[in-house]
Amino acid sequence: DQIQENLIKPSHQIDMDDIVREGFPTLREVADEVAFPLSKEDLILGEKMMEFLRNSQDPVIADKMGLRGGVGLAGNQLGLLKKVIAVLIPNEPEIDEAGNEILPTEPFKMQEVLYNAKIVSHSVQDAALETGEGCLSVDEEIPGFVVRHARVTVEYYNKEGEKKKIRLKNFESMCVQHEIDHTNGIMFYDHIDLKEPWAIKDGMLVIQ
Ligand SMILES: OCN(O)CCCc1ccccc1
Ligand code: NI
Repeated sequence: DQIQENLIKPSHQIDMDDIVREGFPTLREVADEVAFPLSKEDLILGEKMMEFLRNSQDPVIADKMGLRGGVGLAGNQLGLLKKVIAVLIPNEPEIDEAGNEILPTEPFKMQEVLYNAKIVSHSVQDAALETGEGCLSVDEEIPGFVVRHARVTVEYYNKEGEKKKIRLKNFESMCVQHEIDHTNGIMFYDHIDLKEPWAIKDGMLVIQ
């Protein structure tokens, strides 16, 4: 795939020009599972996606490269129909009584490239982020609760080819569902009730 060839060149760093926007076909297509053992190309792709997320969360680099901050990225957003997602969720620094920032021991709550991720079970209860969601592939704001499963069990393969099963809740749950959706051609606003975008129904949890 020529797109992937360009993305994984040693000198290439993924930036906003590599991220397709609404209307690009792959955003509405189901991606294919990747084969194991992973090809070098698929391994490097995952690393480049994670590098993008790190760069996007670094104020100096993000400013220099013109990156929007992101906590996740999916292959479909790079024009690739491969079930590869990267997730990088920072831990919030604590603030002490004097108002000083205490950097967390672990910088990240989640830092993982997930191959062939799928939801294998989920809570009956729904949840949504209080502030709604955005997307690097959507240049306009679309307000409203993005109604998702509150808690999910996700099976995936890591870059070593090990099968993993994780249970997620809160922000991590929303983020991973956002990314897995991308690999199935689903956009965050598909989950907004556009008639009552801020309605809280059936015991839905609102996540701060
Ligand atoms: O698909 C990645 N994405 O476009 C970047 C932002 C992902 C995101 C995840 C959870 C809540 C809001 C936004
Ligand atoms: Ni997105």
